[in-house]
Amino acid sequence: MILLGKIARALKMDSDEMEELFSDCSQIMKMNYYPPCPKSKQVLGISPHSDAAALTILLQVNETDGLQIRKDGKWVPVKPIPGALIVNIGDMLEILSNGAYSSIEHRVIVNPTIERLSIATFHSINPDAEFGPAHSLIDPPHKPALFRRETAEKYYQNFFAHKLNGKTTNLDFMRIQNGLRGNHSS
Ligand SMILES: O=C(O)CCC(=O)C(=O)O
Ligand SMILES: [Fe+2]
Repeated sequence: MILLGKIARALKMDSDEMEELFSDCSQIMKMNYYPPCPKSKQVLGISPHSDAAALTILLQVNETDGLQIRKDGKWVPVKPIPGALIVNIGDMLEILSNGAYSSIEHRVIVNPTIERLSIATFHSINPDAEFGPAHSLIDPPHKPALFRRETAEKYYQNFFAHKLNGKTTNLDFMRIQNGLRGNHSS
């Protein structure tokens, strides 16, 4: 909540709106174990994706490389630093900020001889709540909403119905294109 409060301030977003959205937030913890893989060049630990949540706090538990982020079209390794937490912007925050923050695309590669462990904690709004670009950041026609509104429940249903596929799954579902609503039929 401290991080989200600072993000709201940086965005000049109404901090009460952010607080209300996350007052009853969901926090899901996921532990990832990547066994050593002799065919490491041919497989991925996790396919390219951006996280559906608003913020992910990630601990690389041991010091095995593997996490990579996509920056300017290139995969850049995120070196594990003992005890350091990584904060990733997820798609929900890209939508809430109406595109001011961009979620980070990432993937995990595997190591031929060493196992890897990570713990990710995903922070999202209350699953029963509806969300879209923050009301305090929208001012049509000068600042139109780039994304539509949807319940977190339907947003996650769409996410879990698809394979991980770069940044497309959640953002395309919510994006308003040329005055048309995003693709929410699939
Ligand atoms: O293992 C990692 O470092 C990243 C895991 C991840 O991207 C995820 O669980 O969504
Ligand atoms: Fe992820």
